[in-house]
Amino acid sequence: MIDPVTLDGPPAVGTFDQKRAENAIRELLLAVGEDPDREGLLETPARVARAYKEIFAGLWQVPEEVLTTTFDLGHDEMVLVKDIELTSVCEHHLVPFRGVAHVGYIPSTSGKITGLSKLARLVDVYARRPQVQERLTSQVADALMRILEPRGAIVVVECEHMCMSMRGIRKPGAKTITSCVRGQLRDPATRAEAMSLIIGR
Ligand SMILES: Nc1nc2c(ncn2[C@@H]2O[C@H](COP(=O)(O)OP(=O)(O)OP(=O)(O)O)[C@@H](O)[C@H]2O)c(=O)[nH]1
Ligand SMILES: [Zn+2]
Repeated sequence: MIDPVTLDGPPAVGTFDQKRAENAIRELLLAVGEDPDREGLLETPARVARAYKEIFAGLWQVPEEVLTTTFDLGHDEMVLVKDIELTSVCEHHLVPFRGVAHVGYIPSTSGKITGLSKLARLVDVYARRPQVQERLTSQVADALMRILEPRGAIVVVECEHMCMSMRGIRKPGAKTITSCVRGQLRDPATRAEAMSLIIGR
């Protein structure tokens, strides 16, 4: 069962409850003063429920299943995939935040590496959940460390939060940057090398 505090762990028990989600959307439409029985909104609760099923699909995925393909290539220098596009949902307002993630690691001395696309899949597992950007960033780094057992990992996430642009303070364009470094990437010189690769566009 997914730990409600860390939002991590094996897949949640149970499945997405389509009917319950539909009822909730219908209630929401009523609450904002709309008429869910008018023609244009008739299919909306079912549509929105299906959309949420997709948007929160990460709740039923585990990173161990994503990082299954590993190779022992003997490459023990830094591997970095940058500008991985991501869209997540802020758990405070349930509106999107989107941007990019940069994910890097220094393989174990045996050179155990994973497929490059798997790093992007790992980001998606955690992005497709109700999130805060800080937790998303550290969950990706911690999953990498746990599964690949590299000597170090770095994750940098840059996102614009719709809860800061379409409502509230209304500051479109403001970007939030979070980073998480583990293991040997905490070493200032190694960290600086990774950051220069990330920043040097
Ligand atoms: N640290 C962090 N804060 C976030 C994230 N997403 C949204 N927030 C913030 O969560 C806070 C929630 O603040 P509250 O005062 O409880 O809610 P609110 O009254 O809607 O706040 P405003 O957004 O300032 O109108 C806001 O400051 C958001 O900007 C995130 O990923 N990380
Ligand atoms: Zn928010």
